[in-house]
Amino acid sequence: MSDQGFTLRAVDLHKAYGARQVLRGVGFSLRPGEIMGIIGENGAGKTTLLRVLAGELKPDRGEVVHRDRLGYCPQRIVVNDELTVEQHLRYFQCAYRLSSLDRAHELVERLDLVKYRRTKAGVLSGGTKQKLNLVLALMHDPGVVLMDEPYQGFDWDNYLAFWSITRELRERGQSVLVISHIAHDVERFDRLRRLSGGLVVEEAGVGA
Ligand SMILES: Nc1ncnc2c1ncn2[C@@H]1O[C@H](COP(=O)(O)OP(=O)(O)OP(=O)(O)O)[C@@H](O)[C@H]1O
Repeated sequence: MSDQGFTLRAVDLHKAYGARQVLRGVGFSLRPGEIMGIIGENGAGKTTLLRVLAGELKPDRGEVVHRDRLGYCPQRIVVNDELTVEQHLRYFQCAYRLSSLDRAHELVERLDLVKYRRTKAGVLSGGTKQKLNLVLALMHDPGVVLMDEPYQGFDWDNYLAFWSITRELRERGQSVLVISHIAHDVERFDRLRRLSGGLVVEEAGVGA
């Protein structure tokens, strides 16, 4: 693949926790305008991989290459219980140095969060907090979005809204990586891979 052909590339990633070797040479590339899924059993190392890709965790060996801004939706919800939804948007507006909250407000509307704008995150349901988590990962229009079990706790309408937003990202040429213990709808992914034995491998019968 040429240097222009990817938005994010993982090169020979290794990561161990003490004697527990979790990543053993992960390598793959994410193409522009692609929705890629990586699935794996509980404990396979999916969250570890995503944290390494996001720069939250340093690999023992190997590197992550990307040129565009990353959006990162971690499994562990990072919202502050004392802040309202709107206060979160303003806080992240500063962090991302955004001139406007137009995109954030559009996402809030799409994910049916308008009625919670003045509600503190601490009293939101798990699924609603997860939606806020998603808005915070997408509101700066990142070129590459990394998501760890992003639709966990979503009801059906929000699950569909999630995929509608994700497809739009793809149409704009943005890349999306979703990791999950299970792929509910394999046809929604352009490529599906499996994290197994510390490596990202082809998923039998799926993807190019
Ligand atoms: N901070 C840590 N310190 C020590 N071991 C860890 C740490 N984080 C994860 N592990 C171990 O590394 C392995 C991979 O964990 P990880 O959370 O990456 O897997 P996962 O595929 O995301 O699992 P799940 O589907 O259950 O969320 C597990 O054996 C886990 O116990």
